[in-house]
Amino acid sequence: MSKPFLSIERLTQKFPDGQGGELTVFENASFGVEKGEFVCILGHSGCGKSTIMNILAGLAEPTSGVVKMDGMEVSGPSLDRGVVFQNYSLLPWLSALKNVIFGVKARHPDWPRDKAEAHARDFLAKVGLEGDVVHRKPSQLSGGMRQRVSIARAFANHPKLLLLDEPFGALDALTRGTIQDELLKIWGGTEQTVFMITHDIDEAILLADRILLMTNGPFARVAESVEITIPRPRNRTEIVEHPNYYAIRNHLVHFLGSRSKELAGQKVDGDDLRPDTVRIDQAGIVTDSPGDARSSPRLHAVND
Ligand SMILES: Nc1ncnc2c1ncn2[C@@H]1O[C@H](COP(=O)(O)OP(=O)(O)OP(=O)(O)O)[C@@H](O)[C@H]1O
Repeated sequence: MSKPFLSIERLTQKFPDGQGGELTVFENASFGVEKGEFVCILGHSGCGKSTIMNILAGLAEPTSGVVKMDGMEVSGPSLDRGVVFQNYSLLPWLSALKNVIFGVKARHPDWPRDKAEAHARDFLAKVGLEGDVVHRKPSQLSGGMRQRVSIARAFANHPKLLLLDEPFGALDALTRGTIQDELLKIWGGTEQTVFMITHDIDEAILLADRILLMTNGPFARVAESVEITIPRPRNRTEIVEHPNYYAIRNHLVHFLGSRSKELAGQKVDGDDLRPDTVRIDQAGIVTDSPGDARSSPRLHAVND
């Protein structure tokens, strides 16, 4: 079988626990992401999502294990991997437009200024920011607008991998909905690979091709990879009518509500722990365990 575009192999992260001991956040976690896929990761606070994200971004080194993108080992940050954090991380002294141009120029230093500006304006327009507003500095923009600028900046750079760490966490529901739609539109047009942390189940179902479910830590695991068997284009009001929607949603709620805790802290033996693939459609639930040496958790039937 050919390797996926992004390959996370036997990742282990340990931290000092502050009391002279050691905290194992996760051990031997392995999973892959295909090119062009939109993958969300769900799990309770503290299970290790941001740690995984930081390692994927090249901002942190794991205790052991490797991440490969396009067959090359990830080490250190790169323009091939764009990151959008919850706190926007815009340069406060530059206008929205200049923030995006700054990123474009970093990626394409040879582009003349007018080409970089036209490109930046194009991506700002894609997230609904046009006209005078693009000349405002971050402090003169609303939270939702700032987040749009961050997303425009990330997509304008065409990173091979876009890493989104709860990018809509601070937004009100209405703005969040609008930006989710915009994100889907841009992603649909660029075929970029997206890996996103969210705490919002409905957001994950709307956006993702697959949802990775993490158990609680320590010794957290990416226990399941749930396929979102709802065709695209998706739209937030119609998606709930799809016959698979509530079956998938119930499965996720059940995992986060009880199974993530039942499985918490269980040290599972194996040097390459891969998630079970879960496919839910009208016909029911099909699980495909990776067939390694460990015992796989049994799935509970949901949504009779
Ligand atoms: N630099 C560090 N030193 C020590 N412990 C750390 C460090 N970074 C993270 N941890 C611990 O590792 C665990 C995982 O943290 P992480 O931030 O990855 O969780 P998370 O799933 O992203 O949580 P949240 O959803 O709350 O952001 C936590 O127990 C945290 O306290």
